[in-house]
Amino acid sequence: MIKVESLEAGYGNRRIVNDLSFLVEKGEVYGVLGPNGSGKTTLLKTLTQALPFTKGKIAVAGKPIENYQVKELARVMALLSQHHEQSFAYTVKEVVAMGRYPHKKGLFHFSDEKDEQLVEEMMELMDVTDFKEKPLSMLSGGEQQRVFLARSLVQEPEVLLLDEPTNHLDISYQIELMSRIVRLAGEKRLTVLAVLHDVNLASMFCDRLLLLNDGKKVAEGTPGYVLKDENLSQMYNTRLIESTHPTVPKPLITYEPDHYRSANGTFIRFKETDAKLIIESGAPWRVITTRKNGPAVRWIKRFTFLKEGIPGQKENQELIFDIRKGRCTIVKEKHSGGFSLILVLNEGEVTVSAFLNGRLSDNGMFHLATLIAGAVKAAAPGYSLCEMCIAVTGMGGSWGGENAIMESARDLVNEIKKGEVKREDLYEKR
Ligand SMILES: Nc1ncnc2c1ncn2[C@@H]1O[C@H](COP(=O)(O)OP(=O)(O)OP(=O)(O)O)[C@@H](O)[C@H]1O
Repeated sequence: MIKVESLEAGYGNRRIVNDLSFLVEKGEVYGVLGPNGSGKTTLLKTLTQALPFTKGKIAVAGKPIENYQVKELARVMALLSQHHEQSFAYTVKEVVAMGRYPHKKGLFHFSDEKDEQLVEEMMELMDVTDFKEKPLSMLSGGEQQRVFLARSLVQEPEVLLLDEPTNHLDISYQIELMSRIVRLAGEKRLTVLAVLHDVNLASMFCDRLLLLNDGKKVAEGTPGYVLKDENLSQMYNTRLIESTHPTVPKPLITYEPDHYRSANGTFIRFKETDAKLIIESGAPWRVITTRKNGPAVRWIKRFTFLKEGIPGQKENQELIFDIRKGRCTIVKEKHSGGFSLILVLNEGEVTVSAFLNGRLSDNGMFHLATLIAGAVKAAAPGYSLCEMCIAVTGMGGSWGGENAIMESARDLVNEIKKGEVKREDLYEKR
């Protein structure tokens, strides 16, 4: 529906969009992401004929864009941007009706029955009928944006261009607006090209994304393919972290403020009395655990292994293990790589906790859990593994150090597997 080939565009001698090619299919929601000044608005300007391009080709609905008359292009393509100040004196209905202009001939035009019907229908669809006689200036930012979307839709476009349409909207209006747009793309086969700043909004609502930097394509594809740590961190020149959305199969992007990165504390402290062994840290660990009494991934500051007495009040960010009938043994510690493995035995059952001073992705944590489970099975065949906790500080080594950490873990696990940690060691009291 929109085909851009080897496009070059800019201002004067300054080239902003550089050798850019992409194709947006009919009914697709295509997002354009990029840092400030990367050329997103310049690209939109070339698509709307507001800026002539110097090289390459743009075709909309199969026809080169330069062959469109202005009004003809407006019948095919509508633009929803964030600036509409000139319309504030008009009523909602008047603003929506302005969208019919490209379908009218001559300087003066009057609404016909089809116009009236469409205006009413789109106001209904965008849920603004109740305000139709009010001046636009009396509406909230989110309500106004719905009015402008209704105006774009009475244009009956095949292509909808969006320029940061959710700017200034609160989160509920952002979700509402984008949900309406995605629904329209599905129901009316509307093709949508949206310039967005919010990476998560783009991830959640777009079928495919184009990452733009310095007017060039950095990556293109589904959000899952494109929104990778390395692409984003390089593009925005800041550390962004990709994780998995808990309920939607889309990536979730988050960031880490510097003051958290530099925060530190004692990685691990052991306090042992006759009643309990406490393992705690200066800063909370990110923990994956098989414990059922809470989320599988949580932040924990203290592990308490209860040897005697009854469990007291549980502290915030604390996991309590009852080992009154068993023992608690540290099988192996390896501090050189900032890695420490704690094995806790409880009668015939085995609880394994691995504590790590470093940065490990969720993938790395699960990988480590599998490695350790295998090693324990080999070293203590009589025991069935019942609980597993992997605790990671997120401090210390860099993210690039994940391979080094896994290497260190693998060495340790091999030592355990090869029996270099003797079975009796498992019972050795610390
Ligand atoms: N009318 C203009 N004349 C000259 N240079 C311009 C003009 N408009 C934009 N530029 C320059 O072109 C570059 C790209 O601007 P553009 O507005 O396309 O970026 P953008 O990706 O939309 O940025 P933002 O995210 O900040 O909106 C910028 O360096 C900008 O200064």
